[in-house]
Amino acid sequence: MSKEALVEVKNLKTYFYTEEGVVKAVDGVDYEIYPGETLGIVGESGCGKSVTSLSIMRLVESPPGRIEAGEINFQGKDLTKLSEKEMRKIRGNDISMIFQEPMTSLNPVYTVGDQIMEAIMLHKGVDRKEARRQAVDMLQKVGIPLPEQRVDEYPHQLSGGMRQRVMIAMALSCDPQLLIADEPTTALDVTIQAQILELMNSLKESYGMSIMMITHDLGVIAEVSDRVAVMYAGKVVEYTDVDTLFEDPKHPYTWGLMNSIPKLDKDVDRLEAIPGSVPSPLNFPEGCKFNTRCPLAEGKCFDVEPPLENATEGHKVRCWRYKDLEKIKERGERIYEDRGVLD
Ligand SMILES: Nc1ncnc2c1ncn2[C@@H]1O[C@H](COP(=O)(O)OP(=O)(O)OP(=O)(O)O)[C@@H](O)[C@H]1O
Repeated sequence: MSKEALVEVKNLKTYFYTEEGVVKAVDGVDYEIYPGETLGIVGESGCGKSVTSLSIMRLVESPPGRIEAGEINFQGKDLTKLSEKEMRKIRGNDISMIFQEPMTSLNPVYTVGDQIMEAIMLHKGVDRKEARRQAVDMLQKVGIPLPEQRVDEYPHQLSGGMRQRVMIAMALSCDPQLLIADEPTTALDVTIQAQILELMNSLKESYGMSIMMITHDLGVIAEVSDRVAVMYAGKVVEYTDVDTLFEDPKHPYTWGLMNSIPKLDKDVDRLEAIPGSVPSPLNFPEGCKFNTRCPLAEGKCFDVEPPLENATEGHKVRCWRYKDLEKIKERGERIYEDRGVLD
């Protein structure tokens, strides 16, 4: 991409210092988010997706956590170097965040209108009357029916999907340039999930903002992402545009994630399963961090960590053996154990 990045994360390391030892939650992450795009961040639980986003917001609980190394460049500033006062201006103004469970972010004792109005008054400096008008307008934009009425309701009076729409309205009320969405649809049923993703896609178009979508769900990634960073054990292991990722996954981990879910559009009737689980960030293995689960791991994979390198222009992969995986794919073979036949 030739445009200048809105966010550039370089060799970011965020560690937690616990009684058990040093948790290397994010251990050298690199990616960029361009204006107007959605970058999907995908990986199993514990890969460091959320800690990466909390690091961008500088919301890592300290102690025990701290940004150990790296840069987060945003609009010519390195966010890792800003004071808390400077960060407060950026949070909620330039960068907003929505989470999986809106009830934890919405205050149950205030109406949704009050909460959106507070955000608007804080960030735009308008009076209550104008803030209320804008709050109703925002509720309408995020697809809440009868917004004039709903604005005076309390969070518990709304469904889960509606509450997530309110969170999106609050997050967008200050026209952020970046919206970080951490598993925003995980708690919702599939039809509501699809509606929320569709809403986010259309708002991205109309607001021209960038979105960082964090999820463990490849279906969500396919639905909303322009480009994708696949994370494993605190690092990005594959990074490319969404179509290329699904057509030509080059990392054995990405390949495993894709072949462990059913595909409706492909004539595949058997699923594969990645054995084992993500290694503890207290004690990563030597060499490639995926070597404890990778059927292709051999020699060098156990000694030297592979770099994130260009396999083709714009398609990066962190694997010593991705070329061998290509040959295996060409032969139509599997690399993981068969998980069984689909019904
Ligand atoms: N405050 C903390 N103290 C100690 N360890 C932490 C803390 N927060 C996160 N971690 C650890 O950092 C690692 C990465 O966590 P993170 O929440 O980023 O993973 P994730 O990929 O977002 O997974 P999930 O989808 O389950 O949230 C995990 O092993 C987690 O236990």
